[in-house]
Amino acid sequence: MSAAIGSELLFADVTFAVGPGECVVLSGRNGSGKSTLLGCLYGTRQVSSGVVRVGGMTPDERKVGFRRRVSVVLDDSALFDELTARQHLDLLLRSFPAVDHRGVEGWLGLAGLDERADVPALGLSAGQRRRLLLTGAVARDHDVLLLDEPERALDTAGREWLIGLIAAERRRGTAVVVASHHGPLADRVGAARVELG
Ligand SMILES: Nc1ncnc2c1ncn2[C@@H]1O[C@H](COP(=O)(O)OP(=O)(O)OP(=O)(O)O)[C@@H](O)[C@H]1O
Repeated sequence: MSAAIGSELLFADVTFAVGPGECVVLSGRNGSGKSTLLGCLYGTRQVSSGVVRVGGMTPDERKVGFRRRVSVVLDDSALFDELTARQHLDLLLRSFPAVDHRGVEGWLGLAGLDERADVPALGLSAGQRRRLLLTGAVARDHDVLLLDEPERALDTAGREWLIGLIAAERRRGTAVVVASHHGPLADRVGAARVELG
């Protein structure tokens, strides 16, 4: 696939496939097009040439059938300021089929947010909000996971937690695409790399 912004070609002839349980890490300098490529995979951006299929579908975030199979934490993913971590996960698990039976308390534990469960998102730290977003993305049923710089705001322990999260996603058969500036991530999760720029 290729993508351009106006007349400027961002990347050309990028080809990769990610099967169930596989992971690709997109790397490259600032502005090389990683977020744009993820947008092409989610259907918020259009490729200028080539074919993109995600979960057997043409990416289109407006289609419920597509959104139900593809879970994302992208640049513009956000939380409701007034809702607590517990309320976010409860809302999510009422809106989408759950990936397993562990329930809200189990996911709060996985996020490491048990003690902050009843604090409105506005009162969480940036790293805690990121853990909540990522936990929500994996808690709802999905086949494909798209993450844009998931390591942002995470401390050293949080980055280890993220690596465990992606490894668990691979084990459950999710196809994962991650844009990241975190050098060790690809090796640690055994991912293939696609370098842009
Ligand atoms: N909506 C837009 N309109 C115009 N130009 C855009 C738009 N979105 C992105 N760009 C440009 O496209 C290029 C690629 O941006 P993109 O966000 O995909 O890069 P990136 O590799 O994710 O960068 P970073 O590592 O900084 O997150 C940049 O030069 C950016 O300025």
